[in-house]
Amino acid sequence: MPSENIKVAVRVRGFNDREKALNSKCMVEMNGNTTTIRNPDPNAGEAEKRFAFDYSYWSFDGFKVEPNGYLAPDGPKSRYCDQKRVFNDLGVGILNNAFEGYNSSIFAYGQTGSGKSYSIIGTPANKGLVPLVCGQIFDMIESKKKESPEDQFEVTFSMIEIYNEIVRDLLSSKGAFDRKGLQLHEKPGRGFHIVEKDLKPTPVNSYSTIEKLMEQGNKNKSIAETKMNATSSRAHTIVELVFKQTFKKDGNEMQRVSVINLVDLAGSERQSKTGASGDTLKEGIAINLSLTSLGNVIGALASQNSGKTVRVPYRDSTLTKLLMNALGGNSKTVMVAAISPSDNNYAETVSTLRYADRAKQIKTNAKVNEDPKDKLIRELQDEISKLKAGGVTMIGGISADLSKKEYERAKREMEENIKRQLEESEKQMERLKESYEQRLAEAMSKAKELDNQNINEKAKICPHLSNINIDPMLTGSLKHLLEYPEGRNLLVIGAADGVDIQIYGLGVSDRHAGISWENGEFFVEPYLNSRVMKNGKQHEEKFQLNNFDRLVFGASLYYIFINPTKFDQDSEQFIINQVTTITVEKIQKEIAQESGLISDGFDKRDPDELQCINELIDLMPMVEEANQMSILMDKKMRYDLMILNPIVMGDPHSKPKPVILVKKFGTTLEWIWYSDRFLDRKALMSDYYLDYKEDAKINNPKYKEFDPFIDAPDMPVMIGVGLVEPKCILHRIPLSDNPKVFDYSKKLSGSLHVDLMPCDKQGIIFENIEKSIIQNPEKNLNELYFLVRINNVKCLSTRYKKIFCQYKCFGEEQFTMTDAGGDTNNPNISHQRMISYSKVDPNILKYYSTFPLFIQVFGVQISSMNESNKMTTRQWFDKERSEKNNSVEKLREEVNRLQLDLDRTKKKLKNVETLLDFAEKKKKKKIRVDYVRECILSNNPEIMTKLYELVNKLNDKD
Ligand SMILES: Nc1ncnc2c1ncn2[C@@H]1O[C@H](COP(=O)(O)OP(=O)(O)OP(=O)(O)O)[C@@H](O)[C@H]1O
Repeated sequence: MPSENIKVAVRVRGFNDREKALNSKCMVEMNGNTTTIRNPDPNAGEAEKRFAFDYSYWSFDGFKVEPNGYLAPDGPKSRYCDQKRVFNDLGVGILNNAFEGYNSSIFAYGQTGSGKSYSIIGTPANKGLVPLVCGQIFDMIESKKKESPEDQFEVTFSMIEIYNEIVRDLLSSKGAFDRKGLQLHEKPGRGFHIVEKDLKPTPVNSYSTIEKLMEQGNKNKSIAETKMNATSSRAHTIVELVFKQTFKKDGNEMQRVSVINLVDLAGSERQSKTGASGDTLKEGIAINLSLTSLGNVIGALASQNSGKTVRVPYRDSTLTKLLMNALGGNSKTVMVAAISPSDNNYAETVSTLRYADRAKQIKTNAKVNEDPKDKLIRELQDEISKLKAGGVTMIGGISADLSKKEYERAKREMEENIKRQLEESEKQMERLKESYEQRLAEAMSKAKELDNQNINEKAKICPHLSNINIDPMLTGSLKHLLEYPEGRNLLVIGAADGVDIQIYGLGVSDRHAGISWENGEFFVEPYLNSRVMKNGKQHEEKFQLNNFDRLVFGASLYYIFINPTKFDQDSEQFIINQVTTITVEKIQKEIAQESGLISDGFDKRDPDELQCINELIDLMPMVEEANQMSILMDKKMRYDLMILNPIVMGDPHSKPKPVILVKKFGTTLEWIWYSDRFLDRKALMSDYYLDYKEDAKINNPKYKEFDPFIDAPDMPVMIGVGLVEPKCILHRIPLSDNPKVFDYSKKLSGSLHVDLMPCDKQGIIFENIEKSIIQNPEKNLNELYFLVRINNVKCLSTRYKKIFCQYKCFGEEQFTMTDAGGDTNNPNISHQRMISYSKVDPNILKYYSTFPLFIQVFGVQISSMNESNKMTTRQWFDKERSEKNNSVEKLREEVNRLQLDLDRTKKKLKNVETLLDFAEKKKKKKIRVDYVRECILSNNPEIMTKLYELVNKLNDKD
């Protein structure tokens, strides 16, 4: 069988709301099968990048929304690629392959939110490959059955998830709770499989059963996600259809089995950014081992194809073990690379396109899968016919060129052998059929059961909480009905077994809150120290629920309250419309607004600021989760979000950025993590927490030397930044400055001494300044040389040592680091470096006359540990919260006092104004300004009031 390349399709989606709000630009263009991408930064000076793929799908624009919600091309000229087109190109091929007995795989790759699930699963109105393939397979079976009624077809369905290297069965009710996960084993020559006793694929005979199973799968996915504090974007979902055909051929029963794998991979973003965050993680501490390994396998296979012999590291991860056949073996494989069109996702999109480009070099070798026994029988029969024809073929080591007697004996043996084999395979077929039918019956009754207790149906009429998930596909997959047993009007929601509504997630207490029903209304009462938010605001007291209120329980469990009994419109569509407009992003925005982190008109701000706020909003729940994990494992760490003053980043083009201030309780140690590093660490913290929960101690060797919650204390941290105005060097005037150093929060943290000394080409400082001075650098400065000297650094805090500086000049990619000082906080670091520009162009002039030189100061922290402090992390948090509350209380009192003062002063002022006015009008010199002043100074409102009354009286008299 000839090998063929993996087919690669790239699909670009339209702008999402956020990209629209940012006024994003489309950087992607498609022409025929070619996809082109431009760098949004015109200064990068890069040519556009061009990639040729098997399919380039344009789903960016040119569509209309049909009444049923289907997105279709908006005219004959539209190049919009809809779900049907993807199915016709990729899905139909897979179905045909399956009927011919080939294995097929489709996997979707791309960053979170790029449209992987949309292509693979789709939405109810825009079904993706899984539902379309599943729907069509039964139609095709029906028409095959009409052609030859004797043929039999069996389809089984399974849905698994790989998260943190553990495989879970999403269709089993205990799947979400399965700690060890399903085991894999290797069948020689056939790759890795899940141990059969672990995973029982469900027989299916209609599309509607598959639909129900997928609903169940999504529900389990949501539960597993919150239970493990995972985000679905880090999990890989694999839907597997096994398709068995039994048909008669030349009087024999033949069996063909083909496997269809549809894989929705984890978001690729953390993959390409790891390393960019500067975190040098040790091998084996990958953010997503499976995805890293997939990249390595694709790389190895691609270079193998170009003639190199390389080991393909399939065995490195669970995902690559399971995809072994799909990638390098017996399968026809398609990769769908999903990309965002937007300029702010440029780097990610280029990385996805490169990944796809490598994948297209891979060759696979698909074979028709027939039952080995059938194959043997067929081979034997072939041999017999050849023997009969008197051929001279070898059969099982017996030469056919034998005496007649021997030939007869061999033939008899062979025929007996065949008969035995046939009987055996028939028996086995019967057994299989029986067990299949039995399992089918079981599955049908299970589906019926699911139907009976169909929560979705009940939710149409019963008040309930419906979940909101970051992955829109999982929104609405969990519904908790608010049904009160006889005689009760309170339901307890929490994590404990046996509570009325069990929810899982970080920061969810055993008994988290009570939901009561009083006089036809619903109320929520948060229990002690539980985090319950309504519409962005944390509540500690009981509050009433109204339709479509957004609730947050714990760190990041989002729900919307729906009470269908209170709708004016009783339509299902109405609920769907209401619910689909609510996203995690919107809830986070509400929280950020309520907490004062962002203000009302923020979406009208400039794109950089908006981008920063969007990032902040995304980080909020994760920071909350990190803190919760710290509390639960008593890590003595605290994480706080803040917006970093861009100046400290040491680059004039830096934009405001949310960062995480990391603090170790009981010490003075603190670090600033940029979001990339935090996200990497957060992923690892979640893994760590999972291991912790499962073993109650960390015995995973990968954490022996590495703790994702903290940085090594000897890692230098930034003390602050000092700015020097370098403009004078353009005039060849030396500068000697003592800039102040300010930290990330603009607080004074020290000072430095910096000299900028103009010099000649040899580095010799001009002695006669007056002679060397240049009045008009635009005209007369042709070359520029100067020395940067950094001497004494004074750091206000004594908690730093090994202090050093770093800076970069125009045109330099890398920062230059000075030597580090010793164990003092006021070291003398004698740094000198010459900066040379042999040709001065307008960019250099503009840069040095516009921007300061940023000199960042770093040091190693000396921890002053307060060992005597035995508080737990939870106690720390509680203490800080109450201190914060107290200080808020104090502030409030202060504000009230000031307000009173202000009112008083205003009143006084008014009195004085009236008084003066009166004096002016009547020229009553008696009332002298002195007197007025006295009144004011007396600061006695009573006197003022009296005075005022007096004046009024006088006024009236006149
Ligand atoms: N081709 C498309 N046409 C219209 N809408 C799309 C398209 N692709 C994606 N979308 C929409 O974009 C959003 C994000 O897509 P999707 O959830 O498929 O991303 P994803 O890559 O699977 O993300 P995740 O990793 O979070 O699952 C969804 O609301 C989806 O409906």
